[in-house]
Amino acid sequence: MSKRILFTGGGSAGHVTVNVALIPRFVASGWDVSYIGSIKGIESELISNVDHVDYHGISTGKLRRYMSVENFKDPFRIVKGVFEAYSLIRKIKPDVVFSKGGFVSVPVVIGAKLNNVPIIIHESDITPGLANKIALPLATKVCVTFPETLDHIKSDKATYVGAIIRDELRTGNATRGRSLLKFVDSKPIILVMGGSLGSKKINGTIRNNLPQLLKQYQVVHICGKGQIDPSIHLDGYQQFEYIQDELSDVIASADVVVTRAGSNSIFEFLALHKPMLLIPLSRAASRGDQILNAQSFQKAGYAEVLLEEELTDESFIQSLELLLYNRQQIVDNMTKHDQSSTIDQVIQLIQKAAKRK
Ligand SMILES: CC(=O)N[C@H]1[C@@H](OP(=O)(O)OP(=O)(O)OC[C@H]2O[C@@H](n3ccc(=O)[nH]c3=O)[C@H](O)[C@@H]2O)O[C@H](CO)[C@@H](O)[C@@H]1O
Repeated sequence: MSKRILFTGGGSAGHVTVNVALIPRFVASGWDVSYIGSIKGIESELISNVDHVDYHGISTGKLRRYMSVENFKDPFRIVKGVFEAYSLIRKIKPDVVFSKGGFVSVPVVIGAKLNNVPIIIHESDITPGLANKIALPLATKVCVTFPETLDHIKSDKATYVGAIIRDELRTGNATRGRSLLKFVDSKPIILVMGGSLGSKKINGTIRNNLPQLLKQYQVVHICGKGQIDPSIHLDGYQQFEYIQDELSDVIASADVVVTRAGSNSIFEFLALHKPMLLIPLSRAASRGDQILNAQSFQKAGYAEVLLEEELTDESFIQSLELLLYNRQQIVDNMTKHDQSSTIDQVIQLIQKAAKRK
């Protein structure tokens, strides 16, 4: 009988694409692959495109940092999710669970522990998220992306592995990207990505500055679900809510990137040698993890950083000019970074933890 692995993670794409990178490797090695996510979240959309995965949706509650009536309903949803995850895992009988975090992973990790299934978790950011903090005592190992995270997780369970990147992103083709975007060869391309859910603040700044930007550049703008502005039709400007299959070609065609500092995205741009202007999610809207991610990348010489509190039309143009000025130096720094062995290392850790070796 084949070995079985259960993946979980969701809420935003950053909690899913790591799993998307690993799943084909397990399928190719003959494992049966199941996934537990939310019923309607982005993970259900993204995983439905991956072959050979048995997807199950459960009830989930969000772990919010702000007051909302939903906060009173969510504990009940989470408890319901734990019961659902518990009985699914009892039926699936996985040899191991791999959790990428995000709020949907909490009931799954608890359900796995109650079924005595070994759990490996993955933390993308410098500081662990709430879901992973809850999961930590239940896990066998925690794979971390940044070496600095070892200072924040004081446990011998933490192992530095680096970033897990989808193989298909390395197969992009700039010519295909330009032709998809209907962009000319003679002007450089700026890719703007406000995180997998989009960023109203970044979208607004880009749109305010379009007349000036389009004199010198072409702009491909990933704005997030429901955030396309249908009134803008300009040569050299293309908007998308989200890009799946063509993302590798679009990235390959880009000269520089303006982005939030979500961990997966920035490591992908690093691997593909795309200099970045990072505008991290502010402390007002998060635990500040993206600010730390951004500072680490700035220190390593991979990015320029503009804090959201300091973001104005003027500061944006200045930071972009600085990025373009330092572009070659940044590319040189990026070429020294090697993370090609990470996926194999994580697969070995998972295999070692699994009930059947
Ligand atoms: C608001 C929020 O909670 N943000 C968190 C979330 O960000 P977010 O979900 O934005 O995550 P990341 O930037 O880490 O990853 C986004 C992923 O989506 C992919 N992608 C994105 C846009 C697109 O059009 N197509 C596409 O495929 C990227 O290639 C990348 O693999 O998870 C990250 C990783 O834990 C954290 O660092 C962020 O702080």
